[in-house]
Amino acid sequence: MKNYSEDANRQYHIQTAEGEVGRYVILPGDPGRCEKIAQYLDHPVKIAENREFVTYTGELCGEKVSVTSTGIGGPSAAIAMEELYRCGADTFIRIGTCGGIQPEVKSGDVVVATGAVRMEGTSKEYAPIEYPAVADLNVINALADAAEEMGADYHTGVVQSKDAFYGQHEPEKLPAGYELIRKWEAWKMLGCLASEMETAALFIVASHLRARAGACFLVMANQEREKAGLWNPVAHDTDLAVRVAVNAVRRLIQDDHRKAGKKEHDENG
Ligand SMILES: O=P(O)(O)O[C@H]1O[C@H](CO)[C@@H](O)[C@H]1O
Ligand SMILES: O=c1cc[nH]c(=O)[nH]1
Repeated sequence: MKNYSEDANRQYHIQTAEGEVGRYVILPGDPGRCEKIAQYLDHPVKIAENREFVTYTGELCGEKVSVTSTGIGGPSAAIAMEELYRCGADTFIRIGTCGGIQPEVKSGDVVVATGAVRMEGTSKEYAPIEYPAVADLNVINALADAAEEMGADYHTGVVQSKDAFYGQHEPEKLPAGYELIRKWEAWKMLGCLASEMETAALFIVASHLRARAGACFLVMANQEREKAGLWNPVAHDTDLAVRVAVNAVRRLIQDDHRKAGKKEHDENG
């Protein structure tokens, strides 16, 4: 594929080169979260910064692991995943914030996505809408086991990915809000846990690339609990969800090492 970058070795948007990123990548939305996440890696180094894409690379369990911010929304998240994949990455964990939908999904809880509602535009340019946006089973298990081990109040299930943040929070003010309101009621009835903006695109791009992807979130608040007059403070500290993601990457690396060792053992008799 044509590379539009001034430096032909670097990816056009994220400005990383092959060899600079790990096979495993943690994907926050917010560039400001990258340095904090990188501090959980051994020997973290800032590799690149361009637009909303900031990349650090370090190590976990002796394997190269990177952190790259995706910015807000499917278009930039898909670009980050595509370009990281071209640099050698194949395992991705998004760590983001979300708003709870079900009443039991409370501020400060962690949500692990098993799948995502494709109510955004990017994934539709990759796959017909009938194709589901699902996480990789090993990544889901690693995230759930990590959340369990860390004593987090966590939930596993489907999240909703949308394009308009204010369409979630103030649909009654938007000309096409009637459709958003009716669909929100459907997601609620279907047991959708939370709302955010990048996961469906990431899961669909990962399916296309045959890469592994998963996602976990800090629940910031829950507008349904607010409406019902229930306890609903706003949580801002993403540290627990970040540590769940880092712990999950460690588990995936250890699992991959085990499988590689077994394969070598089987091949050598
Ligand atoms: O916390 P991050 O990863 O940015 O994720 C959530 O926060 C942003 C909206 O405020 C959207 O990107 C949404 O998906
Ligand atoms: O309510 C929320 C919180 C974070 N991100 C969203 O998209 N919605």
